[in-house]
Amino acid sequence: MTRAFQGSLLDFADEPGPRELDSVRRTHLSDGAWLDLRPNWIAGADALFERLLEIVPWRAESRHMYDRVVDVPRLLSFYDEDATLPDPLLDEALNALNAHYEEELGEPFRTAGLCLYRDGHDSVAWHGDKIGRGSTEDTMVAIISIGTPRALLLRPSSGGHALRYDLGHGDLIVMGGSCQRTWQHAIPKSTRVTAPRISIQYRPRGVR
Ligand SMILES: O=C(O)CCC(=O)C(=O)O
Ligand SMILES: [Fe+2]
Repeated sequence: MTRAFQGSLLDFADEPGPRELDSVRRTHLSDGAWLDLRPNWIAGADALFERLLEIVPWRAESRHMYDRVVDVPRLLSFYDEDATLPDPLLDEALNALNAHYEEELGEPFRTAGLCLYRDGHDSVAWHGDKIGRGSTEDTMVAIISIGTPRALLLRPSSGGHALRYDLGHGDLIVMGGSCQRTWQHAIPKSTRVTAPRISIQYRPRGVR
């Protein structure tokens, strides 16, 4: 499929699992949107990446974007709230996110969407996660990025400059407040990226 992701030499330093969330840094965007960033959240991300690449039933899919159904150039696997997650570390991360965010969110994260970007040809176009309640209500989407670093771009839906966040191996980013309806995000194609990335997105019930 693709050239292997070159893991980190320091990856064996800690017990595998999510690290603390005390050091999360929040950035307030316009219109009531915000972003939390916690670089290097996941210990044992190399091994997790290899396991997910292997175990997850990756599928090509289409999704509604704007008013059309478009092919999404990446592979997906969606775990609904009753599904068993493909790796216990993903349950640990979900529990840690809920311990930290549930009170503010008013409900738990329940679903996990996994995406595999095989290389820089894979991407996701500008969108908000607005299938469901994200189109009308404040919510949160928490994303763990593992494997090859990729840029996540964000721009206000009403127009304006894009912000760029380079998501590295094991990083956590949480989009919150009105972010899904007042801002858009994208993972752009990149000619420089030749190895895969996996993203794990946790969302509450009814947000897609
Ligand atoms: O790959 C990512 O980090 C973003 C994925 C995304 O925005 C989505 O699937 O809705
Ligand atoms: Fe999204």
